[in-house]
Amino acid sequence: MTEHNDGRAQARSKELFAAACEVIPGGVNSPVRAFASVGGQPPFIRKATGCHVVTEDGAALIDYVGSWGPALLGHAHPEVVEAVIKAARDGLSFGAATAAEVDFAELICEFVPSLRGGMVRLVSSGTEATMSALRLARGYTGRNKIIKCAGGYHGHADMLLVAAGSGAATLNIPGSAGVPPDAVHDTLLVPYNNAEAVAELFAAHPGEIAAIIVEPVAGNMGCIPPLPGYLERLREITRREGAVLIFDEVMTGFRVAPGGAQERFGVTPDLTCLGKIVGGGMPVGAYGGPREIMSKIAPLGPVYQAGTLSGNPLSVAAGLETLRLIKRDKPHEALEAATLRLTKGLAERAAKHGIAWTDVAVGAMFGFFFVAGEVHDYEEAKRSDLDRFAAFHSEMLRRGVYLAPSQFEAGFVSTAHDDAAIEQTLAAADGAFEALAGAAAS
Ligand SMILES: Cc1ncc(COP(=O)(O)O)c(C=O)c1O
Ligand SMILES: NCC(=O)CCC(=O)O
Repeated sequence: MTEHNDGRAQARSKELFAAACEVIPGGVNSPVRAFASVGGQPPFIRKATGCHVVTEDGAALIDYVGSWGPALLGHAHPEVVEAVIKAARDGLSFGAATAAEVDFAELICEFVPSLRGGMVRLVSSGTEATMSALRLARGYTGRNKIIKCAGGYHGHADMLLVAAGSGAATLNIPGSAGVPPDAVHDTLLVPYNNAEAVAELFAAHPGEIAAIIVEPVAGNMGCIPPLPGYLERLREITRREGAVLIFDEVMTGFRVAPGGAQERFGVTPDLTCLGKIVGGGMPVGAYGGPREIMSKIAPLGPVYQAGTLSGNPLSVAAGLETLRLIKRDKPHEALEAATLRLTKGLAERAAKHGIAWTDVAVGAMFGFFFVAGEVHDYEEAKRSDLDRFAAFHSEMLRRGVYLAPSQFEAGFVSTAHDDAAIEQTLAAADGAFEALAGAAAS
């Protein structure tokens, strides 16, 4: 078993972290990577293959972070790597149209129900996808106000850094400094899983709300599934009010089903935002919808959106190969079975050690809270015992399992997580829960 947190074993990561802190704010290039809420310090990753990340200290950790979602097919999938190498030989970037991006756009539109017969625009991150989709929704409707959920995270555009989940929740900066009040003046908030709160906002601001943006399965306040009827009700309300329903499927796209949450739950939004898996580990985001709305984007229409590296050939090669492999291998049934084996096994072991626990699995996405009973929104997620989460996180890491270092994140299973990896994870959890129960008793 990998004793990652053994002082000696972390020596190189410690050295690197000290050096990183001198030249990179907080030593990390994205705040979620810091171990701010779980204590300790981040392991530095040398390489990753399959379901493992290998640290600079030589530990091979079973990875449920999956690069924060993209690694559905496991790390360094040989066919994806080969596609990128082949593309690289032909040039790294042209800033011009390519044949591969047409194939890619066609395949994305084939996968995602709301894009069938519609159009998709490639960008370079999930942040760009949501930011652009909201600009488009505002341009299309001629309205300014938008609705988001408390604890929802849609990237770091100014207007969306209000009650933001993920790292903003972890670090307790849900409304960021540096965002002018005017930038968020038109951002309205509702609790997740509460469609009536949405209806009330439309009643209070008739004809003013351009769009609601929602993670159809919340993944940035921990993992919280939609209550039955919630997404359907959002669809009804937005249709009635002439507003744009935006599903932020940056995390759920290609993960909770091949066609994302909209396929899984049978609710079709107007606009869909994609990221993470769509790039197969390379920087890609995308947003799309029906021709009528998408034709408002420049150069067809008046809504401006651009990008030097949009449709970058290496990114397109990785994304295209990833989607082709999903289409060829149809991994979602097996992914879901593996995810359920994991969450059921965790629940059994938590119960065995008398630990209050609730878990969620949707497709290949999962989460857990240290609280008894279901969690429906961000306020309820915050009731989880965060000290216990921190202790569990470091006990698991010590036993060779790498989980996202925050209660307000989701976990990701890949096709590379085989029975042995899941069993090893459950054995680690047994030990971790035992340590937690022992600490509580003493
Ligand atoms: C649901 C959701 N939307 C948007 C984003 C932003 O994507 P990116 O980090 O690629 O900018 C993320 C994750 O970061 C996300 O989980
Ligand atoms: N769930 C939150 C993210 O995926 C964020 C990743 C990052 O900003 O590094």
